[in-house]
Amino acid sequence: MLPLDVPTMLLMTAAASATMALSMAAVRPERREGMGLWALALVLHTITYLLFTLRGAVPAWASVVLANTLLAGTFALALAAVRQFQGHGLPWRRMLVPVLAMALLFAWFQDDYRACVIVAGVVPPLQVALVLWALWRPKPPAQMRGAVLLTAGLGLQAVLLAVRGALAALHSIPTQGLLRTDGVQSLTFMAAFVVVILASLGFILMAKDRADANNHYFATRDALTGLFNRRALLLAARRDVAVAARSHEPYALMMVDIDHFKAVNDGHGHQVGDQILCHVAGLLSARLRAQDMVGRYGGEEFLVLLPNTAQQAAAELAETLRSAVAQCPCAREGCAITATVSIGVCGGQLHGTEDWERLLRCADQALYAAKAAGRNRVVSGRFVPEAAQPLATPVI
Ligand SMILES: Nc1nc2c(ncn2[C@@H]2O[C@H](COP(=O)(O)OP(=O)(O)OP(=O)(O)O)[C@@H](O)[C@H]2O)c(=O)[nH]1
Repeated sequence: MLPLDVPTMLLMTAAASATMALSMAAVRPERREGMGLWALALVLHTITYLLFTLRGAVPAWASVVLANTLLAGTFALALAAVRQFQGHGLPWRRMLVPVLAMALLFAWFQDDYRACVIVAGVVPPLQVALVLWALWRPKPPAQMRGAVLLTAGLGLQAVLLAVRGALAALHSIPTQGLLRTDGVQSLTFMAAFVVVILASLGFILMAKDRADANNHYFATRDALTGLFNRRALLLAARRDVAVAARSHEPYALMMVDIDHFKAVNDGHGHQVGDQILCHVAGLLSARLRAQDMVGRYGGEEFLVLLPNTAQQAAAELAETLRSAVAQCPCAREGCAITATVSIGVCGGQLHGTEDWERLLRCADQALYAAKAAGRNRVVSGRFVPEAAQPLATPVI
């Protein structure tokens, strides 16, 4: 049916496995979760198909019993690799039971080719189901593209083995041996090649997507509080401001600063100061709406971006935040202190991206006014977009 003979297909599969294993070796060690096990699965897979190909040239226990046991071992390792990638322990029972079952069933049926094909059409597909269950349950993986590829690869292998088993059960395939060049056997070998590439690429893609997500997280987050960092805030603000100017929706901004923070550091130590920063960060982020964004702008200063929010609504939200901080003492280890914050609020209708600088200065001046007026309070600045007019007039 296919122009390629079995040894050629074996070579192609071995080359694909080696290429994929080498690609995994090129991944940085700390990003290789599960890849060592996956590479081992590729080695077992190659040996399995080599033994299949050597049928007749090597004893039956090797080309039938051992080869199929190794095939089950391949899927057991795939399961282990997925679990390790997810940060879970290895499910020894789900890994070893199918391998033992394959070994015993093939030892029992080794002279009955049809029974062997049927067993191979049941146990490995069940193993694939276990791998896919681990991958997609209890919730779909975050690395969707890679997971879909991996599923397509392993799924293809499982379906082909199951179909072959079903055909054998129905007496529809020749029962003399694996190396007959009929269509079903050729397809099985060809599938092995495709499966190695699809599933391994899927696994590599999952690792890459996770690494990208981690890189993005660390590039946009403040290491101490876990809030967005200044760079991420400013990027988001410029995007938000452009949208707000185009859609004529109001936009507001809050600048939040912890009061007398230097005294906290001096009196209780920097570790307690850090705890207070995390405590306030938690209180702020817990009380914002999904569309809002809070980040650490500087030392003990936070910036809150409020898309589609008018000045009055922003001032009310600021008051909620201020009172939440004033009423919630820090309950973290070693820091029973109640912090207070001063908040400058500014918002209005924006006319262009250049209004961002004016809005920021307006909020900053309002914050300055809140500090000057005694701290632990909210001051609203009056945002005036036209350059000729005063930037901010605090209203206390
Ligand atoms: N613990 C800790 N302290 C920090 C961090 N970043 C900045 N600081 C401290 O924050 C303090 C800020 O002090 P000031 O700017 O004088 O402000 P303040 O004491 O809060 O006074 P007001 O803002 O006027 O109420 C300084 O002592 C900084 O060292 C940090 O990450 N951790």
